[in-house]
Amino acid sequence: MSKLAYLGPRGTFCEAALRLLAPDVEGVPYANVTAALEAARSGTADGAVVPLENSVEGAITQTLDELAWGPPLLVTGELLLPVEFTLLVRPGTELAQIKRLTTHPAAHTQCRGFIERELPGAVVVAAASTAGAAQEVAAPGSPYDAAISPAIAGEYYGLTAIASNIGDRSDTVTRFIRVSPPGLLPEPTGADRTSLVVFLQDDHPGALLEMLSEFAVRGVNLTRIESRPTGDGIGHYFFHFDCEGHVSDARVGEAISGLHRLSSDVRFLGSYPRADAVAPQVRRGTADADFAEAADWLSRIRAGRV
Ligand SMILES: O=C(O)C(=O)C[C@]1(C(=O)O)C=C[C@@H](O)C=C1
Repeated sequence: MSKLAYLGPRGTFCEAALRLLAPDVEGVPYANVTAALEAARSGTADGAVVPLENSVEGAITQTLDELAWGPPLLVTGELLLPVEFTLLVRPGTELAQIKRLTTHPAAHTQCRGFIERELPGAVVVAAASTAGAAQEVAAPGSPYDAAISPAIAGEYYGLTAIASNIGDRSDTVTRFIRVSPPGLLPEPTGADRTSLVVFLQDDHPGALLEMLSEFAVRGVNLTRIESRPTGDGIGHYFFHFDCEGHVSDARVGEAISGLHRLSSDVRFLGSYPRADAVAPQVRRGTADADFAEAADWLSRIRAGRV
């Protein structure tokens, strides 16, 4: 049976995402995103499932940076998981007794309103994951009174839910990705997404516009753009892009070849089916047949057949 590493321990949203993405696969929990990705790279696991972005909190920067800098991995799938937060305590603890609270920083941000309203003055300490926070609350002699976690973590670790659905928004979604060691790409489905990272050649007026033009002139719709610091001082960035389509589509392939020519490095992160199955709108002149016809035309005129 194949194995997928995930951000553990048991009970995280990441585990729930893995169960939906790959129901027949054994999930192996790791303490953090880096360790889960390392398991996929080393072959200890066949791949990994990790969070990429949240509809309220934004990018999970640890995942973005790992994909950009670490040994290459390919994104082979994605899933959009609605996330609903629960306040978990040891049986008998009441709301007024909660002085120290622990959860994942992304969960903290998403429950800020509830914490300010119901637990003013409570100290919030960051945990490696939401279920990791629940596990810590359940541990003997725990310094924490409560955890913000998925409800299922309460069942796993013997905690009681004293408040449910405590996120500031009820429609929050986290996007999880499945990554695999480099190998065959998923076949195009007609509703795909392509992810890549671009490192600029140099800093000059219009550098960002030049990158965006590669997509725009070929009718490729972007679905996410994120700048991340390179670490080389203030003002130095690289860029994550998600766009509609598969690298086997002529317009996507040509756009990323164009980026390859212009930039110091392009890291292709994968083409994979979109979780929402939304197919791109192909603009006039940007279908595969249009690119093939234009290439034929160019060959003819180069051969003097005007
Ligand atoms: O801690 C978990 O349960 C996770 O799966 C991680 C994670 C995240 O990294 O954003 C996933 C969804 C929630 O937004 C909070 C935490």
